[in-house]
Amino acid sequence: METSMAIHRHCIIVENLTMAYGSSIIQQNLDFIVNQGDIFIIMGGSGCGKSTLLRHLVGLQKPSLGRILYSVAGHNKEAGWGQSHDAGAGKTQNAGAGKIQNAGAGKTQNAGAGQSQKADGKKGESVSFWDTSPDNRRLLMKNMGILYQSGALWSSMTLAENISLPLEEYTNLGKSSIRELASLKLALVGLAGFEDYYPSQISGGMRKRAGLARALALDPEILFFDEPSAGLDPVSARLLDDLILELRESLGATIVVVTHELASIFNIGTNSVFLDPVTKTMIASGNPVDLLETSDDERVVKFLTRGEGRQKV
Ligand SMILES: Nc1ncnc2c1ncn2[C@@H]1O[C@H](COP(=O)(O)OP(=O)(O)OP(=O)(O)O)[C@@H](O)[C@H]1O
Repeated sequence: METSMAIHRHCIIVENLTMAYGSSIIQQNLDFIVNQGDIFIIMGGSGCGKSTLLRHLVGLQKPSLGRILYSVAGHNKEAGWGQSHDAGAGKTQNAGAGKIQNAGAGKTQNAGAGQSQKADGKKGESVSFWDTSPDNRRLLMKNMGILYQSGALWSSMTLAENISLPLEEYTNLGKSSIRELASLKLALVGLAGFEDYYPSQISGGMRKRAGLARALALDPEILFFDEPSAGLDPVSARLLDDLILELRESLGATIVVVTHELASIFNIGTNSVFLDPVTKTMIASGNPVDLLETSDDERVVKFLTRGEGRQKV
């Protein structure tokens, strides 16, 4: 099942992905597409491999089999992908959370760019993360902002200082421009005026939003959220959902979310993949509301109805 949004550009293409820790396979034969502008939910019961998939999507873990292709508009233009495989990206690195590292899992192989059939029927070029050059990999990672569960802020730094970190490291902007940008990003997440607060002086929900402001610092095209509602009361969780929707609208970002919060899944999800821990593969994909209404798979229906099953009329 496809996303209900009429978006015709692939952003991430997962092809025949197998994920494993040593000889222990977590998931296999994963095939799905995240389209530009999707709010793509990775769902499934505890321990099925959602976080492991997220780590693969952000380049922290290398597939055991298969590949993950990216097509990122701004940087395709900037780096000239589509004409050449050599991005010449220089020293751009890690985007948002200041925590992403190159897993460095080893050898680059062959070409690095793959032909993919676009949803609009045209051929488009995408870059295979582990098959492309280290420079291209860094460029891709710069284009990914990540919000970790805890927000992952440095406690000894103010919010403005936290957000300034990636800007200081990866841009040539002067102090005052960086401060201005940090304020802008804080305003974007509803934290205008909190520049000089320390993480311990604000609530958990505000810390998440500050973490999000940092993830947005370098204007990434893809945002990843690891269990955004975890630890939040229902009202704060709803506010964060609204913020995610707003960001998708205002920034045109593509968003990938790991969550098992049903309210969030139905509220924000436009597309999804459902991982099953028993068969160790995906057993459904598509718009979560459509899945709730039409899936024939009992496991999916059970999950989406909190075990109650579809109401008979
Ligand atoms: N670093 C690791 N080394 C070995 N096994 C791991 C590692 N990290 C996770 N696993 C195993 O991989 C499986 C999937 O874990 P993962 O955290 O990806 O699942 P999840 O769906 O995100 O779970 P949850 O919903 O409980 O957070 C689990 O069986 C877990 O024990």
